[in-house]
Amino acid sequence: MAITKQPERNNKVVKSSDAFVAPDINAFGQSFRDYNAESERQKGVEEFYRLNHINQTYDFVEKTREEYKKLDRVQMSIWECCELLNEVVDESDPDLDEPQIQHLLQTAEAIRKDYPNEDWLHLTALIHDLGKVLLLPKFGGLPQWAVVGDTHPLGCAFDESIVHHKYFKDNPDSKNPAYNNKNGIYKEGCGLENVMISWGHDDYMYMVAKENGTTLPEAGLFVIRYHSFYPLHKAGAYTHLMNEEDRKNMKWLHIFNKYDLYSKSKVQVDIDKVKPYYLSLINKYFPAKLKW
Ligand SMILES: O[C@H]1[C@H](O)[C@@H](O)[C@H](O)[C@@H](O)[C@H]1O
Ligand SMILES: [Fe+2]
Ligand SMILES: [Fe+2]
Repeated sequence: MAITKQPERNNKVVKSSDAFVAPDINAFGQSFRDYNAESERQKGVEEFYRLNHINQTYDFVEKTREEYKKLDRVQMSIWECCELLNEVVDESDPDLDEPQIQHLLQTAEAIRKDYPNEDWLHLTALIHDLGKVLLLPKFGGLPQWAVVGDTHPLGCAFDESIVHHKYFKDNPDSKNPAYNNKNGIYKEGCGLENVMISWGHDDYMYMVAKENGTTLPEAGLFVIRYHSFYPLHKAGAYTHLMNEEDRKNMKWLHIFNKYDLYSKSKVQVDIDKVKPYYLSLINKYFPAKLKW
């Protein structure tokens, strides 16, 4: 019997020309997240973190969370909120000075290229920064230090990996002996949902999505809630506070982070072209109007 030889399989992964390629440098010609670069922009970013580190105390976060949990300020759709983001400037970000709606669409379109079938992840990307509306007067007009920037836990020691860590010396929590050690008020493995994280756009948008009954999977909610928690997902600090479920969700947070960070560019997404697709996702996973 003649044996026909099967053609050998080529094991190399062929990247479609459509795949997302992460650039080495940001739109300003610097490495991404270089918080020590010498520039005017960095001075503003450093001042942002000084205020953030001094003012975000356990008590502040507890109080502000309670206040915003009421969701009694505004009623609007997800897309209306995306459009509002055009009026928002983020002073903490060394890599981006495009309108925020572009950042949302750039992130979502980049992730869509590589994960075409995970529509929940496209929508997660589209909405992950919507919480920045907290800066606008009708959402309480919070200062930048209470809305943007990286996040970190309160109620335990401030890890060295946190950007501009030195400014914590003027945070009253640093002098609280119940807080300033590795576990602080927490038990190992207690789960991130039991940890008080600095207040900002992550936790707020998580609340909005959850309380308005989104059908996004838990992994999507986890990504929204912890995407600014770089000390955890980049530096690997605070992992002792995670539980089993957190560890499972981390996989998606790591995937997401690549697109959130490296899609920041000067190349604009054509909003009108992609709008129908995102409206269909919003329709699938959210009610028409949400409480904010
Ligand atoms: O400056 C950025 C920006 O505010 C992002 O939205 C946030 O998620 C990042 O963690 C932060 O570093
Ligand atoms: Fe963010
Ligand atoms: Fe983002």
